[in-house]
Amino acid sequence: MVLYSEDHTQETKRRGRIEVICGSMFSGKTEELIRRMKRAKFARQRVEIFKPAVDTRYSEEDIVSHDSHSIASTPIDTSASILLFTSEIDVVGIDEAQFFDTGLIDVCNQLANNGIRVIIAGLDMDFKGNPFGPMPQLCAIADEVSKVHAICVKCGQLACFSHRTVKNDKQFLLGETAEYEPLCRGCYLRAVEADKQ
Ligand SMILES: Nc1ncnc2c1ncn2[C@@H]1O[C@H](COP(=O)(O)OP(=O)(O)O)[C@@H](O)[C@H]1O
Ligand SMILES: Cc1cn([C@H]2C[C@H](O)[C@@H](COP(=O)(O)O)O2)c(=O)[nH]c1=O
Ligand SMILES: [Zn+2]
Repeated sequence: MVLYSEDHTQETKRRGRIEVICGSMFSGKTEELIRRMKRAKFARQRVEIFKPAVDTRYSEEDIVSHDSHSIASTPIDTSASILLFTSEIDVVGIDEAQFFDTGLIDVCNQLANNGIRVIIAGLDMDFKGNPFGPMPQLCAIADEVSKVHAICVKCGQLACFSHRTVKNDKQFLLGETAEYEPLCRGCYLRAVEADKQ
C-alpha cells in the first residue's frame, strides 16, 4: 500500500489537491503538517505556510508542535490574505484551520483549482465535541482526509476528544496540557459527567 503522504507524485508534480489532517489535540496534526511541508521543500517545491494570527501559543511567527518541531509561517488575520501570498507557490500549508473564517473553504478550492497542493491541519471537534469552524466543510471538499489520534491520558486507547480541564465555556481558548487532555470516547463522556457534579 502506498501511503497518501508517500505518494511521491504529490511531491513532484504540480497538481491541485486538498489534503486535510484532522483529530484531537496532541494527535500529531502539526507534526504531520510539518513533515509533509519539509518533504515538499526537499522536492524543491515552493512552499508557503499560514497560521491564524490569534494563535500565539508557542510563537508569534513559527508553527510549533507540542514536541517542539517547528517551521516558519506567515500569521494572517483572515483567509482572504492567503491569496495575496500564493501567486508563485506550489504547496500551501495551513495550521489551526479551525480558527479561520468560512471563507477558507472557497480559498482552498481556488488554490487547488489553480494547481496548488493545499495541506490543512486542524481540530475537527471543539471541547464540547461539536464540529469546529470550517473543518467539516474542508473535510467534505478534500481529496484526502487523514484522521490522526492522540493517546487517551486516562486509559491508553486512541483519543478523539479534547477535554477542557478548566472552567471556561467559550469555544476559543488557547491552551495546552494545563487546559486540555486528549481522551477516548468513554473517558470523555465520564469526564464531562464528572464536570457537571
Ligand atoms: N496524550 C498524548 N498522546 C499523543 N501525543 C502526545 C500526548 N501528549 C503529548 N503528546 C505529544 O504531542 C506530540 C504531537 O504534537 P502536535 O503535532 O503539536 O499535535 P497536535 O497538532 O495534533 O495538537 C506527540 O508527538 C507527543 O510528543
Ligand atoms: C478543543 C479546543 C481547543 N482550542 C484551542 C487550544 C489550542 O490552542 C488549539 C488547538 O491546538 P492543537 O495544535 O490542536 O493542540 O485550539 C480552543 O480554542 N477551543 C477548543 O474547544
Ligand atoms: Zn480512555
